[in-house]
Amino acid sequence: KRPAHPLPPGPPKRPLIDSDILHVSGAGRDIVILNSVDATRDLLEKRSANYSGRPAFLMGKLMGWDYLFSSMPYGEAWRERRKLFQKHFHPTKPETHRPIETEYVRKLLPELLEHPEDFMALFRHLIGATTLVLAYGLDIKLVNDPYVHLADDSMRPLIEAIVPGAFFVDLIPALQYVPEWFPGATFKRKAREWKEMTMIFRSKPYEAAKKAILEGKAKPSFTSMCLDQEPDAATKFEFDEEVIRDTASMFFAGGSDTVLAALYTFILSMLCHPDKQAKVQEEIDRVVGHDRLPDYGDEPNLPYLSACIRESFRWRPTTPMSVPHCSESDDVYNGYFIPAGSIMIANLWNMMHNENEYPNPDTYLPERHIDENGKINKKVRDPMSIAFGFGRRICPGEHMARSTLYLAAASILALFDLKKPVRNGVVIEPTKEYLSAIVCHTAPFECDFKPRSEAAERLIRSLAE
Ligand code: HEM
Repeated sequence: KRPAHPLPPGPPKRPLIDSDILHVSGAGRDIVILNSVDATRDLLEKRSANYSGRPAFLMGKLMGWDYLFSSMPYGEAWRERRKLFQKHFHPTKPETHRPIETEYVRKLLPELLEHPEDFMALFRHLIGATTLVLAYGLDIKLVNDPYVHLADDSMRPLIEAIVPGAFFVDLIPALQYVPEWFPGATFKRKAREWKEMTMIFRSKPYEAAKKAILEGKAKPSFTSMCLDQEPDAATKFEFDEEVIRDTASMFFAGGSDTVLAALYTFILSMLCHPDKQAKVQEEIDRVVGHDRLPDYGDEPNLPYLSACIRESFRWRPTTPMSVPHCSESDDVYNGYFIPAGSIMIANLWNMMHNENEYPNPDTYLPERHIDENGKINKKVRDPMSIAFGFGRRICPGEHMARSTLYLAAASILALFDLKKPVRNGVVIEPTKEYLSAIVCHTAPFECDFKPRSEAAERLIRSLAE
């Protein structure tokens, strides 16, 4: 039956996408691209009852990742896990994550002094450790921790598989039934091997946490909060134990690569814009002084640093296409027909590079977020207000992401100068690949971390004692 309304238009044959809403077809699926904040809010927020699903991700399912609530369809199983996650990890309870962030950022600084060339691996461990400690209360090392390696190794294939078109099974669903021995079905063998790793990641840290809790050796964590109830609570947890275990693994799965990508991007922004870096340092010196490290209380007095963090989210968004939603039933928006089952993509890249809101969008310009009184300019949209998604599926880890980034950025810039390395008189520029990468924030780049002064070096060394 032909619908009464047309589909939204297809993409114009011009590089600049200026339509609010576009439609493309891919492998028999309707894909709707939302290019403006208004259209995205109209659909994903105001009509969230219809737009809170997730498209099927078959390769992820074959790899065993469908247990994560981030990929679940809108329904009871998703609701139960999300409720549990938010019950013990809520923006109004910063005390659940801030002490852990502080501990690990302070462990990071002396390591950065001793091994500046390993900064990418150190940052990976910093974020991995904070999310794992928060979830399980385990004793996680900042360097070479087996749990961080396990989590990383399990997630890497997922990140490979999530790239659209990486595996044909997501384009031709019938392929999921092909046997492993069938010519061209190597994806099935790969999926089986990866699934084994996924299952270890799902249960091993949880089992270790449970053991530590029973022995009374665990630090407070999401898992201990869920399990620590009445002494004889074994049979009367508010939530099923499987739900607790699976929800705990969302901390690393949702929070590690995203925060890491945002931190790398921030460092890169400072590296490429030494004048902005110097301005942040001048602000930190003025507000914090030289005798102590910045803490959370300083954040409201460091507007230029906040502006730089906002601007790095805008300049190179961490999730430029957000995470796709899926529509449940047929709908009409502004005269256009949106069929049930459409994949809804919020094009954050386009929203954050909208010339009307952010003139000269390709330029890294933190000043656009500052008003004439030197405060954060409330008239300019905070890119972080859209960076974490929309509606009922909005990122539930935003508060932690913001506070980890702030503390890491402030502490690093208080003590270190970030410089492009010079070798044989040649300045090593960040690779073009990195600077233009939209999706992959993990391409390596080099950065020298030099203590800013002797006093800074002394302060860093005192943290190691
Ligand atoms: C810079 C860091 C981060 C960015 C940019 C980010 C971004 C996002 C985005 C765009 C979504 C999809 C929202 C939507 O569907 O509209 C999302 C979902 C999610 N994020 Fe984050 N995130 C970050 C950090 C974190 C952290 C630290 C955690 C956990 C501690 C986390 C946990 C999750 C979870 C569990 C979901 C799935 C929500 C659902 O499907 O109901 N994220 N995130």
